[in-house]
Amino acid sequence: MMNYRAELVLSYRTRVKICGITRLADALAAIELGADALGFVFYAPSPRAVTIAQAKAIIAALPPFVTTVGLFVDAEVTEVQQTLAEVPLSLLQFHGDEPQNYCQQFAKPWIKALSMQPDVDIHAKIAAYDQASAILLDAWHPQLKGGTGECFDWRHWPKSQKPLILAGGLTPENVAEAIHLTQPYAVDVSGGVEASKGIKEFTLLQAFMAGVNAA
Ligand SMILES: O=C(O)c1ccccc1NCC(=O)[C@H](O)[C@H](O)COP(=O)(O)O
Repeated sequence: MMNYRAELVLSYRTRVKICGITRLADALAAIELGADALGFVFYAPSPRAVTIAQAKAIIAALPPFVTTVGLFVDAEVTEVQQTLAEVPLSLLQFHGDEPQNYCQQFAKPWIKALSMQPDVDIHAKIAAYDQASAILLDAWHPQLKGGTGECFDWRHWPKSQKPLILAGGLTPENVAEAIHLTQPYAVDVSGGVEASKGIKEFTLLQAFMAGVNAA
């Protein structure tokens, strides 16, 4: 007979984070459709960047039990601190070249995004962030830090004790296959559910969630 813990493992479902939220309507649609977390990009060069005031207003209008993630790219410490002082974020996500001691200083759980650069030992990179709540694996791009809309080769998915989040080029069409191949803790999508950068589209969000649920 199966024990309780084994049943829990078997009933595991893939979590979903919708990243690059800039509008309350998109945040509410994502939550209504079953997304677990919303990502807010505090990185001015991004076409999906939000200000502290924008993020604060969106988060204030959310129902309870929604995970809010603040994304930073090699930000000044004071910028992260100021954002945390004003915006109720559940988690931080570091999407640049931040070392672990930088990520650890904010007294908040954090996710480290790592890019799947060819010929780089991803297991060694993951090992350098043993205090992270989770590791997000994204496509590598020579110029862009994230939100590339590009997939990496999912066959290179590493094994890890850490929760691993799959990102990069996910769409309603490919998300089920991606989950089958990698069995991630969660998936993270931005461009694949957008009408244009920063503007999510309800039908794409719906189709993406259907793809996750079908996997
Ligand atoms: O979205 C951005 O513009 C961005 C810029 C710089 C760093 C990270 C950024 N976004 C992160 C994400 O949205 C996701 O974590 C991930 O990169 C997936 O994006 P996509 O390939 O568009 O689904």
